[in-house]
Amino acid sequence: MDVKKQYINGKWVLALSGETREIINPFDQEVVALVAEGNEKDAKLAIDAARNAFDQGDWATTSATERGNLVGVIAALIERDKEELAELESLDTGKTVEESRGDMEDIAGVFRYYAELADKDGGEIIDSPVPDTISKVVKEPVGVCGQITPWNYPLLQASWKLAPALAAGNTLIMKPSEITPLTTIKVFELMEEAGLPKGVANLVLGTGATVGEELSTNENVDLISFTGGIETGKRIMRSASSNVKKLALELGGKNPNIIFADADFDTAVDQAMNAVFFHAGQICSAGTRVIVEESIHDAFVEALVARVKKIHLGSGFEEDTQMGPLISQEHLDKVKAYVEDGVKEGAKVAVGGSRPTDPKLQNGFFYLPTVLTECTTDMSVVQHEGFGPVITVERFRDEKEAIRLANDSIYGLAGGVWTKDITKAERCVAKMRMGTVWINDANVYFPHAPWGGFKQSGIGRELGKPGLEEYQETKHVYHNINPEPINWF
Ligand SMILES: NC(=O)c1ccc[n+]([C@@H]2O[C@H](COP(=O)([O-])OP(=O)(O)OC[C@H]3O[C@@H](n4cnc5c(N)ncnc54)[C@H](O)[C@@H]3O)[C@@H](O)[C@H]2O)c1
Ligand SMILES: C[N+](C)(C)CC=O
Repeated sequence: MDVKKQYINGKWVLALSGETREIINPFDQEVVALVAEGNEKDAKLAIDAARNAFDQGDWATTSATERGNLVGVIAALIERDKEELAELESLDTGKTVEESRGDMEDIAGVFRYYAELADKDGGEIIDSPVPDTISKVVKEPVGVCGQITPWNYPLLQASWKLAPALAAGNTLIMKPSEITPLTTIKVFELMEEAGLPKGVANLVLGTGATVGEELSTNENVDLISFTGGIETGKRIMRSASSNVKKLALELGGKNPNIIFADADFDTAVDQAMNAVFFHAGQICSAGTRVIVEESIHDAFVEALVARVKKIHLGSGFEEDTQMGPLISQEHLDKVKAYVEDGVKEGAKVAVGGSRPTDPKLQNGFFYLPTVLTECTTDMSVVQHEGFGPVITVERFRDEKEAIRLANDSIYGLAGGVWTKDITKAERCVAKMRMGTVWINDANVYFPHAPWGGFKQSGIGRELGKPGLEEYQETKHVYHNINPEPINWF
């Protein structure tokens, strides 16, 4: 098997140490690729290349239109190779190819969006209060950006960082999750094919403890953009303080989904399932906390459980598969322990709560779609992000209680409200402390609207105009067109 390489200063290179890592398919643990395993030394080389490309190269001062055009070429190449990319993503993550195809459409859309946005903000003229002066505000790239991504949506999360950083004129070093690097490697091949100048975008493969730590501590990095778990995020925040790096953090969520009795019942049941069991619950914005109005609680649980029993588990490459495996044995062990803790605290397993018995699934990291009832906000299953196919169900008596329960969390990434009463929905939305709130829908995101968390779900926003602004510095230029001595001294 050929070793897939890192991309540093416009060259495909093995790790300096010569080390490699096996990438496995979580469906059957088959080795699907061998990749270079870089460490802090490779990261330092990549940072130097990005620093040099920013300080000495032309990229930062290339016109925004030209940068946007190049980002547009990358979008077109992703479109061209979307089927290959989708299959790679499913091999790497175990998600269904149908889901991966959807991701690739979204990813091409993100590159297209920032290609268009690149030259739309030419700055601003300020009406200066001082006579004979011109005051203007211009946007400039931040500089060298470290970008660290997770394993659950490997290329989607990478695209939210790559496209705006390039459109804004930065240089960058990306470190994908060490267990799911394949589609990111492929997109770096496409960026090379698109003609990105050498040193502008660098790819280093390896662990968080080596490559990730170097990116977050190295003083030649000006900005760190991280998507991943809350504990890693806190650690990066501390490391980034060494040179007061700009910081963007997209962290976890424990997302409430409030179901009022007047909601469209069948749609709410259907979407409450989709909001969690898509990608086996490994979604930051999964609506894992279902909070149901008392009067419909029992009927809702009964309908939910009946539907959940029918979810078909299998290989992401088989057409009838609705849910794939978890990402790894380590993650499977965490999900098992998370459910066991919930049961010890008094939650009842209404369905699932174990590994499937189907012999065909025994080599994969599968866990049954699970519904836990009789949950209360003080339980660890309700407070902690399990990141697996597990719904916890709580009940509420009135609107006030629903809001109180929904907000009772250190997280604030996303939430949902299901009701036909639009006034009530808007009242709830106004009080829900989350970066995204869906009314009568779940898990919707697109390039035009910002994404990010309140509270400990993160700092900053990706997507939309704010997603570009994360990668821009704002400079005020003040021009005195009639300079004269002040004669103060
Ligand atoms: N808010 C969002 O938009 C969003 C999107 C996707 C995933 N997530 C979150 O990501 C988490 C799951 O991803 P994960 O398990 O890969 O997270 P993780 O924090 O374990 O790892 C994320 C990335 O950080 C790297 N890393 C680990 N330790 C590091 C360190 N000390 N310094 C620098 N980098 C380090 C990893 O190698 C990986 O590339 C969940 O909490 C999920 O909610 C959030
Ligand atoms: C941000 N999103 C929803 C695409 C993936 C979260 O894990």
